[in-house]
Formats: sequence, structure tokens, C-alpha cells
Amino acid sequence: MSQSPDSDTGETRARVLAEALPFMQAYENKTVVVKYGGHAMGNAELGQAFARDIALLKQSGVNPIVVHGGGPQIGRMLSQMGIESRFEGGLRVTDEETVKIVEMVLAGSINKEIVALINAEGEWAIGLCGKDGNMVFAEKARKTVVDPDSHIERVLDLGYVGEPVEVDRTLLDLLARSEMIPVIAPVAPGRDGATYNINADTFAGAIAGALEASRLLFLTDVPGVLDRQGELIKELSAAEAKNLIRNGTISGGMIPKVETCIEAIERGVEGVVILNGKTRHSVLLELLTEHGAGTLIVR
Ligand SMILES: Nc1ncnc2c1ncn2[C@@H]1O[C@H](COP(=O)(O)OP(=O)(O)O)[C@@H](O)[C@H]1O
Ligand SMILES: CC(=O)N[C@@H](CCC(=O)OP(=O)(O)O)C(=O)O
Repeated sequence: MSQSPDSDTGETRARVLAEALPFMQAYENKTVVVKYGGHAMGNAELGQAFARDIALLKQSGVNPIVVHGGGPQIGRMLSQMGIESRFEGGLRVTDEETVKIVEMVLAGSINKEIVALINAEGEWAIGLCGKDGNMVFAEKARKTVVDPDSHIERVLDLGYVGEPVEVDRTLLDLLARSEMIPVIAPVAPGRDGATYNINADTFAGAIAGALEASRLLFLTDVPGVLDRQGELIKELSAAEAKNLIRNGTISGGMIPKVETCIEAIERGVEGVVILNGKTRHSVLLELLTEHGAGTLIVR
């Protein structure tokens, strides 16, 4: 006798839950930092699926922290204002006028959109940036790049691009105890009184390191780190990754992502993964199933 669609759905759900349960128990009370990249923010349905994953993690006893980007959205706003975007080593060259727009787009509109999506799933999200509760202080970034052809190293002046140098976890610990889900925009003050634009990957790494997170997930718009043939690299060591940056296989926005992964591994974060945020429920699939997705960065 054939099963009704309802009982089939019921059985499938039960099987999925049974498979997920041991993983959920393993992550109970653990901190998982999810970096939600601007390129992973697709349509409304994908945004809702992402928010549902975060809400489900919280309901399962995990402590999820969202750090978001918004590079493409900043680019669109700048271009509407007639300002051209320029990147060096994957980082936006940021003058005084640009940093104001970056703060407006990240800590203003994108941050509140994500908060609203998570709240719509019945949770209590709270939108923050590095300025709130003196959470993060930054210093002007001192970056160098090596030209892949000439191998000559050059120092970059990126303006108001910052690197997190102090992270105070007081506010985040308080929020974890109060059942709130922090959603954090990568903007932070300097002790010099300036506001700094921080690459969201770098920012997420600093938060994960300070909180001694169990997992750090990067949601982007590609399946993970790809080799020269465009094939997914499932596992990448720090040494291999550095080599791929040096020979130009890893470029643009993937550079700060991979550099952050290497630092996070070195600081003791256990599982650091780059995966496709455009796959629905990628966060749950990564955390709660046997078959992880994307590129796992290892020592
Ligand atoms: N080796 C590589 N593998 C995968 N993506 C790469 C690689 N090198 C460069 N990229 C680029 O990095 C992009 C992801 O970084 P980024 O644009 O900053 O995304 P996000 O907004 O998610 O942080 C990819 O869309 C791709 O164009
Ligand atoms: C210094 C720097 O480059 N800051 C980034 C901050 C946003 C970001 O990192 O967004 P994604 O994660 O979507 O790339 C920028 O201005 O685009």
C-alpha cells in the first residue's frame, strides 16, 4: 500500500531529526560564529532560510553570533552617489566620506534587515556594531601585498580601513545569558576617535577568537575555495592556502577570508569552514549532518 504524502513527510522529518540530534547535543551551549557575506544575501527566500537556521540553532541550545558583510550593497550605494569603489588586496580603499556611507549601509540598513528576519522567526535578535558596549576597537590597517609577477612587496594605504586590535566580550557574554542573538556589523572606533571600516571576515575572526568559538562559518557565493580548474578544494591546510594566495589562485575577497581562517585555526577555533550561503539551509547542513559542505581549513 502506498503511503500518504503526510506520513512520508513525517517519516522524513523524524529521520532528519534523528540524524541531527547527536550533532545538536554536541553543540549545546557552544558558540558558533556565522559570517554572512554580502554576496550570500540573495533573494528574500534565501534570507528567510538563513534566519530560520540561526533561530533553530538558538532553539537547539547553541549560542549563534552573526557577523555580516555587505560589500556589494555598499558598492551600489557608493555608485548611486557617484563614488567609485576601489579595492586593494580584497579591501575597500576607504576615505572619510566613504566610511560614513559604509557605516550607514552596514550598521544601518543591512544590520536591521537581518535583525528583522531573525525576529520574524520568533527569536530576539539585537543589532550591534563594534562601537556598542565598547565591544571592538580598531587601528588603521597596515597591509602589504606581493605582486604575483614581480614578487615585489608593497605597503598599502587604505585610508580608514581598520583591523580589530581589542575585543571586549562583556556585552556578548551578557547577551548570551539573556537569550539574545547578536547581529554585528563590522564597523568599529579607534582610540584615535576615528571610525574604521573593517573587512567582515577579519571582524568575524576577531569575534570568534575572543569568544573561543567552537565553529566559524563563512557564508559566501561560491561552494568554497576553488582550484585553478574551478574545482572545490574540500580540505585546505594553512601552508597550501598561503601558497594559493601567493600564486594568485586565491584572489580578491577570498584573500581576507582565507587569511582569517588561518588565524582562527591558529587561535584555537576548532572548525573553520567556507561554504556556499546561496544553498538553502547551508548552516544547518554544515553543522547538523555527517556530510559537511564547502572547504574545511585545517592546520
Ligand atoms: N580561489 C578562489 N575560490 C573561490 N572564490 C574565489 C577564489 N579567488 C577569488 N574568489 C572570489 O572570492 C569571492 C568571495 O569573496 P567576497 O566577494 O568577498 O564574498 P563575500 O561577500 O561573501 O565575503 C568569490 O565570489 C570569488 O569571486
Ligand atoms: C575594508 C573592507 O573592505 N570592508 C568591507 C566591509 C564589508 C564586507 O566585508 O562585506 P562582505 O563580507 O560582503 O565582503 C567593504 O567595505 O566592503
